[in-house]
Amino acid sequence: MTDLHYLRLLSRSYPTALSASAEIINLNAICCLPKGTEYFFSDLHGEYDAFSYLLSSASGIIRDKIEDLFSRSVSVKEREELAMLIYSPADTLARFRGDLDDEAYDNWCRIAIYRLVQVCKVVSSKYTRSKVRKKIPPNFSYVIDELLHADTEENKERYYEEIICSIVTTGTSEAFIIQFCSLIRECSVDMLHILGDIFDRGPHADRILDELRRFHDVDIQWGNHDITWIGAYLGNQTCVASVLRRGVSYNNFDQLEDGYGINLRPLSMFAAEVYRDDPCERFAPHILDENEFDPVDAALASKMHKAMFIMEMKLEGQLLRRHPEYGLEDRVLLSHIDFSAGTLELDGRTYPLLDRSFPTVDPADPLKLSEEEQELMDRLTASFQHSNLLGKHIRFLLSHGGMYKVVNGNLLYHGCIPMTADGAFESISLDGKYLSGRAYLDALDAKVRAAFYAPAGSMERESAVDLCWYLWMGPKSPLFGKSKIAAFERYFIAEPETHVEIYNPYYTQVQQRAVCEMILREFGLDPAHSHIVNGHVPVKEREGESPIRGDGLLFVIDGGISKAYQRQTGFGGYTLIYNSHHLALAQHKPYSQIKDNPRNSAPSVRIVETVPKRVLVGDTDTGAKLREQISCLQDLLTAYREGVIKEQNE
Ligand SMILES: O=P(O)(O)OC[C@H]1O[C@](O)(COP(=O)(O)O)[C@@H](O)[C@@H]1O
Ligand SMILES: [Mn+2]
Repeated sequence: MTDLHYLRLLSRSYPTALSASAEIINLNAICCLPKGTEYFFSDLHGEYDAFSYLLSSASGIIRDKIEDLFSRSVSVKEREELAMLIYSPADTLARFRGDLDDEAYDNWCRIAIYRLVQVCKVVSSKYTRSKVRKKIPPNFSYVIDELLHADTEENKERYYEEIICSIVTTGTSEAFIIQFCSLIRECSVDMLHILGDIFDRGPHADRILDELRRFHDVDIQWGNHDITWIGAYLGNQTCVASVLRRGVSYNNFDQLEDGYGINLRPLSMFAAEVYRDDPCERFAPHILDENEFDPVDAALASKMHKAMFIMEMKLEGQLLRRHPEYGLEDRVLLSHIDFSAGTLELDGRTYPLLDRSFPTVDPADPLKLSEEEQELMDRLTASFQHSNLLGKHIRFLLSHGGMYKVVNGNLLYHGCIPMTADGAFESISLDGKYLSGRAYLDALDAKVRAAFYAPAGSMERESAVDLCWYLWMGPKSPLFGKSKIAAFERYFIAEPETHVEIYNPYYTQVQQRAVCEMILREFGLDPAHSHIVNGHVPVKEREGESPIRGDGLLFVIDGGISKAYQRQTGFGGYTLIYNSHHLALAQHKPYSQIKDNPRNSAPSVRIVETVPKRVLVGDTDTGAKLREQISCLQDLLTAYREGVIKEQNE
């Protein structure tokens, strides 16, 4: 029986038995609708254009609806055009406006509106009218609502035609079509799940986060890259150096300077001065995309890259010394260098360094930042902490994100659940307590939140902020799950054996069904009806790897949306779709190919599991919440009937 105090509060919203009964009927009806479509992405790595396209095309869902509706009545070319119109209405309209005379263009718009109405009816049929109404842009709410429902009623056909005609004759067809297409796209995807690594490498994580913030229902599982940005925003200088080094190395100047307003001029001046005669050859930036706003010459970027990396190594060493409990003393690499011989001692062997110029390092105290370096780091850190937009994005990662998520029977996380070689959850010491599996992830999640909310200057906060860095590259970090980041080795040492990063045993263990079952049970899920969705490690299908592991229980959906990884994976990334009929894995072409040839953009989609009977809202997490509400409302009804609570009839 629901608590009486709660029932009294509920009676304010449902003041009569009739209003409570009406809501019960309403909620029961919602439970019988098919579940909405969930759409999963991972490892977006700043590739805004690719993400935006994949989101708006909904991995072919919209295209399929167009086929179902029009394959017999409309030509292939026009069906393709209709899909393009829905994905990017402004561009498509501009193209047709340029190609057609006024009359033909108006006619084209009229036909397009008719067809959009049909598509919208199908994609919105899973939702209650009220839910669809809430998504309709306010300017056209009445008209769209009428169009979606009018023609089904007898005698309304003329009325319906009249609406479309007047949209065209009043010159509002373009604005109307753009809004209508946006409604169709919104209805095609009910929930968006992002499995981490939004940041780094590609040009515009800032734009991705802006788009995610506009989306109606989104959750994020933090990736190792995201967590360093969180640490940087919180003022951790090791994280600041780490994200800036990567930003410079991938030529992300537009995002840093124009997007987040981080002034890199002091860094460029410092680097130009300190490395004046050093070409910094090992630090040439990757140029995947030309900058729109902040073109930087590659020679200067190489110097900035090296300057940042040396500061990163010093700060990393200092942080590791502050935290002996991380057990990473052997990664304080600057203290293992013999500067006069130009060698590094690593795992008991001595390696010659490929670059021996360290003008800012004092061999007697290699972890100490020079005065100029410290001043520079303070300025850069202040820029991160004062960036208004970055603040919004990081707070969004906090409010919508976490270490993992359990949703509608699926378990989502970026990296791994640390394991031992014999397939047990590894027990790891955190703040003096040994934890494993879910409890370990929960404790880490709570610590990341403490990094925001613990009192400024407190030990609790400092240790939590440093942990954000550990989560980036600690061997026991579930977001990372590898023995080390071999960045120093790749820059400075030729021998390839030093570049190897060893994966946590998790990655081999999850090939076995029993291990995936164990993980699912650990998170309270029944392996008969649930799956794990994982990102982080690019799947090299070209080399015979499969994204499906654990006998169909686990999907790895990092397929290289990141341009930097497409050469390895051989394609443009995966997305996963879970609708009321099935789970499907879509494999996409690289966005550069889609852009050049949008007509040939369809992903290859494999249905990886079909559900025995259509999944309804009642079968989902929302359904469970609705049932709880129904039960409370039933108790309220009883309370009214028994006079425990009085109805408030007007
Ligand atoms: O190819 P890059 O950009 O130098 O990055 C390589 C580094 O990125 C990592 O793979 C981590 O990034 P991911 O989480 O995207 O895999 C490291 O293990 C590796 O050292
Ligand atoms: Mn990752």
